[in-house]
Amino acid sequence: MRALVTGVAGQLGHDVVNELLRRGEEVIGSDLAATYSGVQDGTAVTTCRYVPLDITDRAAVERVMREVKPDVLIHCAAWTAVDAAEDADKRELVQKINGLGTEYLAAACREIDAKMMYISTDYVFSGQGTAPWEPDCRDFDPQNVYGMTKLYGEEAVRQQLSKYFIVRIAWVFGVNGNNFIKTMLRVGATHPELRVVNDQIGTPTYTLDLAVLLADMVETEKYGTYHATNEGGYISWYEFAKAIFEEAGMDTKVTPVTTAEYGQSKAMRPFNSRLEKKKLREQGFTPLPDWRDALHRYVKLLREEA
Ligand SMILES: NC(=O)C1=CN([C@@H]2O[C@H](COP(=O)(O)OP(=O)(O)OC[C@H]3O[C@@H](n4cnc5c(N)ncnc54)[C@H](O)[C@@H]3O)[C@@H](O)[C@H]2O)C=CC1
Repeated sequence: MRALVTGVAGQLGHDVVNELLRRGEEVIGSDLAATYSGVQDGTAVTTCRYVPLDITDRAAVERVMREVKPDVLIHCAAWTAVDAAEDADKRELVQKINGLGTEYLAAACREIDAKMMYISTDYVFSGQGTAPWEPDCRDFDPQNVYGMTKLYGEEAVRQQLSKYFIVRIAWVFGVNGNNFIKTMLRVGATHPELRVVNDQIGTPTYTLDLAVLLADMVETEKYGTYHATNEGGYISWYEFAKAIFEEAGMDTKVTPVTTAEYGQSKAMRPFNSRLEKKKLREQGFTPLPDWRDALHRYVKLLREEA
C-alpha cells in the first residue's frame, strides 16, 4: 500500500507516518515546509519520502496527487488554532485550509481512485445536551469558525467520494506539537494553583494510539464515519488536569470552575464532546486503550525526551 500523509510535521501526521513505516508500508509525508528532516520522538525517527505541498494550492494538489498516485490519502493537515481562527483576518485562510484544501484533495482522490481518510472533530456538533454524539448523526451545528470549516471539509469528502473514512477525534495529544497536557505541565511548574473548567466533557485522544487504529482502518474497505478517542469514559478538563498532575508527580492544586466563571475564550467551546465509539467495535476494529494508560505512557515519553 502506498500512503500519502498530509500534516506530517504535526502531532497526528507524525505518528501516522511512523506507524505505517513500522508496518513496512510505502509512505510519503507532506506538509507546508520546503523540507522535512523527521522528528526524534523517543521511539522512532520519521524517515520517509517527503513532498512539500500547500493544500490551498489546487494545481499543486492535483500535480502531487498525480505524481505520487497514492492508494490512500491520510489527510491530517489542518489549521488547528481554534481561537485564532475567529480573527477577522484569519477566517478566509482557515476556510481555505480546512474547507477548500480538503475539497481539492477529495477531488484529486476521485480522479486517481484513491481511498481518502479525513480526520475531523467533535466541533462539527453543537456541544449541547449530554447524550454522546453518534458517528452517523447529521445534526451538525458547529459553534466556531474551526468547526464550520472542518464540517465543510467533511461534506466535500462525503459529496465527492464513496471510498472514504471520516474519523472524528477530540482533545488530541501527541509528542510532536502543543496540547493541553504540555500546557498544564508548563504552567503548573510555575503556578501552585490553576483554575480548570469542569463543565466541558469529552475524552482525550493519544495520537500514538490513534495511529494504530487508522493504519488498521485504511487497510479495509469498511468505509464511513467513525468516532475514535481513547477508552476509559468521559471526563471534564478539570478531571484531566488533576490526572495529569498526579501522573507527573506534581502537587499543583487544580480548582474546578465553570466555563462562565473561567471567562469566554474567542472561540465557543462545546460543553458536550462525548463521542460514541461503539461502531468501531461493531466493525471489528480494536478500540484505543484507556486514556489513563495513554497519559501514563505519554508523560513517561516526555520525561525521556527532556
Ligand atoms: N489538535 C486537536 O486537539 C484536534 C485535532 N483534530 C484534527 O486532527 C488532525 C490532526 O491535528 P494535529 O496533528 O493536532 O494538528 P497540528 O496542528 O499538530 O498539525 C497540522 C499540520 O498541518 C499543516 N498545515 C497547515 N496548513 C497547511 C497547508 N495549507 N498545507 C499543508 N499543510 C498544512 C501544519 O503545518 C501542521 O504540520 C487535524 O485534521 C485536526 O483538525 C481534531 C480534533 C482535535
